[in-house]
Amino acid sequence: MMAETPENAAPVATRCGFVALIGAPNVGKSTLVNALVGSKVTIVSRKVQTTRALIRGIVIDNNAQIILVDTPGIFAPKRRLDRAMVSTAWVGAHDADLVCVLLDAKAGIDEEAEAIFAKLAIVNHPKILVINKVDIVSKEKLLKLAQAANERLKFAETFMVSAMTGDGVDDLRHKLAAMVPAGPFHYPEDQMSDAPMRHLAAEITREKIFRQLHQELPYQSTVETDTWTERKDKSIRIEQTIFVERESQRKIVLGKGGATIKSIGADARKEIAEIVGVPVHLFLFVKVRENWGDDPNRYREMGLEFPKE
Ligand SMILES: Nc1nc2c(ncn2[C@@H]2O[C@H](COP(=O)(O)OP(=O)(O)OP(=O)(O)O)[C@@H](O)[C@H]2O)c(=O)[nH]1
Repeated sequence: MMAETPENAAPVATRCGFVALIGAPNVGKSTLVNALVGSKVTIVSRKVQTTRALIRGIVIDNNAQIILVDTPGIFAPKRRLDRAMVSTAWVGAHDADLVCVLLDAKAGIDEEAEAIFAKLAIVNHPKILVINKVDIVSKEKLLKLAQAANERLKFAETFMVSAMTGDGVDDLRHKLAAMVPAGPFHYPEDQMSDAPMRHLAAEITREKIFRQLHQELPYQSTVETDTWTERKDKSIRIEQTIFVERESQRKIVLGKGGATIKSIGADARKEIAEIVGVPVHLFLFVKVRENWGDDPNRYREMGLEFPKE
């Protein structure tokens, strides 16, 4: 039990962390995110071609900010370029503070679940097993499933929930809040609801850059969404900055007469507009930021793993 904090005591320390949600398609990830966050989350991950960790939702519970991320594209990429990117998708799991592995109670440990278990064997962060859809499966079957899963992988905790009815979801949220590391909130509270879309938009632009320039740029550039403004006519104005390390790279991103950045912007704008369902005005800026590569926080913010020595 947690002790009551006296009113004159120092402010309660906050906690904040990234929780990666991993599970086969249809296991109920979106439903669980909605249940954990408590409101409809707008991102439809299926439409998104990117393979990197995406913020699905952010929730505050017991002075903890829990940032729920998932890694679309973890499964069977068809194109070669996608395959090349998929290895980075698992960085989402390595980079998170906690990993939630979702199992569909009805489907049990199928081929996809086995593949996930195998991949996760080398991920060192605490892993939590979440068996979802308990509303449609007998207790007996659930217990057997929990046991079988725990024999395959060492889970710190096992939860049985129904994302649909909300059964067990509060307990899971409280546990995640208790397990994320101590630290300040990563997102100001007034940006929490926009953060997933801002992050997704940045990720889309980053991916367009990668697709057009992966042979010329020796690393994955970073993109940040600076402003996200809904205009009176319901269209959205987005300003983003692409950060590169050197002037020569800035020239590559701009291209002759700005042709490359124009094309990147057009592709990104189209995809973002499809997802948000309204016209988008996208403004891209390219800036040289020396030494950003030395800052581990920057890497983390971008969902990248800080390169080890
Ligand atoms: N009975 C039951 N059905 C659920 C539960 N959670 C999710 N579902 C259903 O399972 C299906 C898949 O749920 P989603 O949340 O879309 O699954 P997802 O894992 O996000 O799917 P992808 O986007 O393909 O990764 C939907 O039809 C949900 O209504 C649950 O707790 N119980």
